[in-house]
Amino acid sequence: MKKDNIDETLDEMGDAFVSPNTNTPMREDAFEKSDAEKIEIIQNNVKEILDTLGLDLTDDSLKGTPRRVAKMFVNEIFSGLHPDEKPKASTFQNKYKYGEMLVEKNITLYSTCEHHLLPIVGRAHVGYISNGTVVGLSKMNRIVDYYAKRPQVQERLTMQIVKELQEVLGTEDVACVIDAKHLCVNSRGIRDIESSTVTSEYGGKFKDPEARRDFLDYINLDTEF
Ligand SMILES: Nc1nc2c(ncn2[C@@H]2O[C@H](COP(=O)(O)OP(=O)(O)OP(=O)(O)O)[C@@H](O)[C@H]2O)c(=O)[nH]1
Ligand SMILES: [Zn+2]
Repeated sequence: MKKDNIDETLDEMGDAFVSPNTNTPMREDAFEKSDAEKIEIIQNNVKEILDTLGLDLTDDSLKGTPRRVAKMFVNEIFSGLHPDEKPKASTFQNKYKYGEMLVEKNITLYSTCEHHLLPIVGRAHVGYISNGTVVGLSKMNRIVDYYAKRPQVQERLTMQIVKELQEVLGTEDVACVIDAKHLCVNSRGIRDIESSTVTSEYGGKFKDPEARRDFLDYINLDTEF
């Protein structure tokens, strides 16, 4: 691309280029309906899909499926869309002055690909360097789980986890690597069972190659899952 064209593109991108929008795209009215109302509506939507496919919904095994799926969407796999579900991350003063990297690795990750609504299964690894505040260990797992319980692309998920921890900890020095299998790649389409996707987001001191190397050594990327 010629320089003039690059400048033009950057102009068009404006703030979006400087500060990427990591928010899950949602409408203003996303929470006007209660969860119970959403379950009622989705139940009918799922029923229509199964009806269209020609399934007999009076069959004993199928008749509960529309409601089961609706409850699973709202209360389980997409529950992280609701801001009320965001974990309360208890933080503590780092009185013992631990100034090295802390890594929470091999965090089990179940999410859902927003392009096909099929599972994403893998591991997240999160690290930070405290500047005076520390966070309860389990809260890192909970933050991963909260953002995973949405329709997602792995890139955005990785960035949302880092952004949230940066806010909780009051430091830019946060990193996250995710290694995950997308069933939309493994079980359909190209049907490549072996491939997995690795994404990373490095903030603050983790942009320094040495800190990044330390982090990757800690998580030892070859870990099986
Ligand atoms: N960048 C990115 N792509 C994803 C993610 N999850 C799924 N995809 C891809 O999203 C793309 C959607 O492409 P489309 O061509 O619209 O869908 P499709 O016809 O079902 O494509 P195939 O999967 O190749 O059969 C696919 O290439 C998926 O592999 C993700 O987390 N990040
Ligand atoms: Zn997909």
